[in-house]
Amino acid sequence: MWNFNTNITEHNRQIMVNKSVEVAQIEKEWARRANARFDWEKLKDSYIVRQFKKITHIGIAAMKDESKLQRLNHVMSEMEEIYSGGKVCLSTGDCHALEPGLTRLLATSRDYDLLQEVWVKWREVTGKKMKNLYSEFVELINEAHRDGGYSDTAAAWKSKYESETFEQDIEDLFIQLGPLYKQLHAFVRRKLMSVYGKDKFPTSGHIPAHLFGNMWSQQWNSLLDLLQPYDKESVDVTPAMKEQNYTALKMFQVSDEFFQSLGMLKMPKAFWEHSMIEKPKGRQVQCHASAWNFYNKKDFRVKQCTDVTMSDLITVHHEMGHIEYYLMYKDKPIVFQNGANPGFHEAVGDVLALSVSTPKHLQKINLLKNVVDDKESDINFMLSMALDKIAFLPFGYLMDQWRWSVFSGETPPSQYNEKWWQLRCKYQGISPPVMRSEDDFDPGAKYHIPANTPYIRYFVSFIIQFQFHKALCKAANQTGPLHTCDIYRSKEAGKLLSDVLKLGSSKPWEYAMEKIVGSRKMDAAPVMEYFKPLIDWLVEQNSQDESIGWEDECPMPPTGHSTQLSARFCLIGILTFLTMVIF
Ligand SMILES: CC(=O)N[C@@H](CC(=O)O)C(=O)NC[C@H](CC1(C(=O)N[C@@H](Cc2ccc(O)cc2)C(=O)O)CCCC1)C(=O)O
Ligand SMILES: [Zn+2]
Repeated sequence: MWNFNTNITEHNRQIMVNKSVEVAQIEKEWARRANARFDWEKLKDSYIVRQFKKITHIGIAAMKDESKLQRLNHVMSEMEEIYSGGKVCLSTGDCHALEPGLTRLLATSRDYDLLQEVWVKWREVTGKKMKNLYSEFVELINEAHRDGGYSDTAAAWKSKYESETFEQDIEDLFIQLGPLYKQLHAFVRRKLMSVYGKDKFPTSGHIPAHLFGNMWSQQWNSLLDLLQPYDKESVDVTPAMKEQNYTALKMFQVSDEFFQSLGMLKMPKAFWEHSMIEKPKGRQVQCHASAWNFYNKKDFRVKQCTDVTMSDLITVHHEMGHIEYYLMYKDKPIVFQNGANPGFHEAVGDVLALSVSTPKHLQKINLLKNVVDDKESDINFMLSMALDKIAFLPFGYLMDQWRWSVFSGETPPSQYNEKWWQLRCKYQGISPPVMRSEDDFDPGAKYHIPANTPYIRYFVSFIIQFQFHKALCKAANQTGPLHTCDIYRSKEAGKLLSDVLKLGSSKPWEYAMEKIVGSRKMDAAPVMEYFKPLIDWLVEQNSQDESIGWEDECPMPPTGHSTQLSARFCLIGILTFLTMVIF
């Protein structure tokens, strides 16, 4: 897997596919033995029962038909290769990959048509090319999970949260935070209208998807320069990082130092030797950042095409959070070497990043100079955090709403794109800049769909990371508002977190949650507490805006483009007719 992701060749694909079938045989044999011995579910010792449960639930390795498992792994590697090889050539003549080219263009350009061209062409060279592969993939992976004892893939994924009320719980959280998202959406929409002109926006209240500075409209922090309400030094320290000649290595050292300041574990030698922290020259790699556990107590790596930006500094902390978790549970039985639930694994790095992002901390590490501690700077800062954390919530929620509906059969291949845009328009209040059809497959333009990485874990993480932050700030004796807290150098905070990370998945996640925050439930209250001053400010800013929110249904794209499209259709019609007449 590592070799294929860091050097994408036919040879490495073959090795990876064969290896995963080999590993599957071993896992199947262990599961067979565990089940054959005796009825382990009846055992008294819950610790033992838990281990048997993990041994006998082996994911897609349960697929009975080996040739189908081979095909499944091949289809997945093909979709990953289409995605990682995606290149877009613009009418300006230059061609770009997603990272860093298209990412930078989307983050910095304010040219409506250029943004639209990048948005459309990326979907043409990725999603559109994997539509048929994906429907074959769905059939195969569902069969694999049925062989493993689940009704479909969605059921297998949800089982990781070990809770009958999981779906209801996340829906409740999403509804609870809806009003906050609506206020942010109204504020951003008004600002974008003043930049691009009202006529570029549908009357339905939706915002065209290509204007957010992000390929998937999932986080809006690239718009900070447009949106920052008060003229203070920007909290985006990218310029300072470049001025100080920051390198990818320096960024990883900064993150490593933060973990050590909490009394947590430093990155081992092997990490510094084997990680790939910059995009290599001369070979195709999967640039989407990731953290890797080699399950040998020594080898842990990050693969990241690191760009010297603040956003990538946050990502470095995120990836190192995974490594920290791997290190903390590395002496547990293999079956317990996982997060308490997948959301926990995603939250570790982000919790530290909540402290790193504060102006106070950025000043401590000389990335921000004259930090003024007044209400206006506070609003600037909280807005930048909301563009990352609040903007994300509907996207984090809808990604697996779509996939669960596909795996359950509710959404057949003929409705993949229609269902996707139904969710995108309804929950995010965004709309496609040009007409979409079932020839497109827009979900495939997002890494986690071809990579088959579940996504609800990020929605869970964006909620619980604020619960953890609140608890760690208390342990660090941080007084003052939650959004100003920095747990840097607090050994107490570090111990509170470490004691839970060491558990791995050996205890139900509610137990781990209670150990950190004192309650067993996911709770949106800390998010609301963190953003409270901003919410009040947004409500006041939006008080003139009578049209907060948007219609559930997607609007028609702007007329210009659909006429182009229908013009193209009738041209094809005429040509076809003429051909018929002639022959
Ligand atoms: C071998 C393997 O696959 N390992 C797993 C880890 C494990 O399971 O052990 C892994 O490395 N997964 C990759 C994935 C990468 C990122 C991601 O995909 N993020 C989401 C959402 C998001 C965005 C902002 C943010 O601050 C937090 C989350 C997106 O970009 O949409 C990209 C940058 C951040 C995290 C990751 O690290 O979670
Ligand atoms: Zn992650």
